Amino acid sequence: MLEYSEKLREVARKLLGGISESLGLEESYLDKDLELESGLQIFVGNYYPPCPQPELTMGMPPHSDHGLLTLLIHNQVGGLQVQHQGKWINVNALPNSLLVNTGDHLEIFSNGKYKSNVHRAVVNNKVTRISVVVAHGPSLDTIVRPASPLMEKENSPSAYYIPMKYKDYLEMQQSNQLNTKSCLERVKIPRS
Ligand SMILES: O=C(O)CCC(=O)C(=O)O
Ligand SMILES: [Fe+2]
Repeated sequence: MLEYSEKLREVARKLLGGISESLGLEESYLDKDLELESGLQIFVGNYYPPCPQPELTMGMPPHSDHGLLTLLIHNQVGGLQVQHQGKWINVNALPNSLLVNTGDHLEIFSNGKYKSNVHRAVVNNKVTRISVVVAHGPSLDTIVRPASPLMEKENSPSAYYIPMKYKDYLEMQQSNQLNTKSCLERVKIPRS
């Protein structure tokens, strides 16, 4: 478990280095700014038993994840769906692969360039589905805000998200029902 979490943290930090570069920043900028060395990892195990009437229920309602990147593995039973252009797309993971979801704090940090993706889990009437989900965020006391060099670069000083401590965002999310991007909406500043 410890080894798995350490390896996953390495993968997440590597991917976030590439994302940092894709935003025109130094590879290490995001890592340093959001203190990923002591970043929070949250493990969630989801167990979805077969359901006699799967069309009447939902394994997990539509939501976006908190944090930067969520890495997910499952037992090769379909069920995860991602919202794309208003439609639900089945995610059929290849064996031995990690699924990566972008989280709300990546959207905030990138000032909206990366969007956190909305996803849900549906159930079926035949087999049990299991997923193991590890969310990767900054350290708990980090205040997440749009990266300042991004705004300077674009000559547009508008930040579209209110700065907030990661810990406070987590508390807000945990005290509400999962509902698409309703938490992120609360820290969004409308574009004029
Ligand atoms: O079980 C899944 O595939 C999705 C789970 C999920 O989205 C979550 O735990 O945040
Ligand atoms: Fe999720």
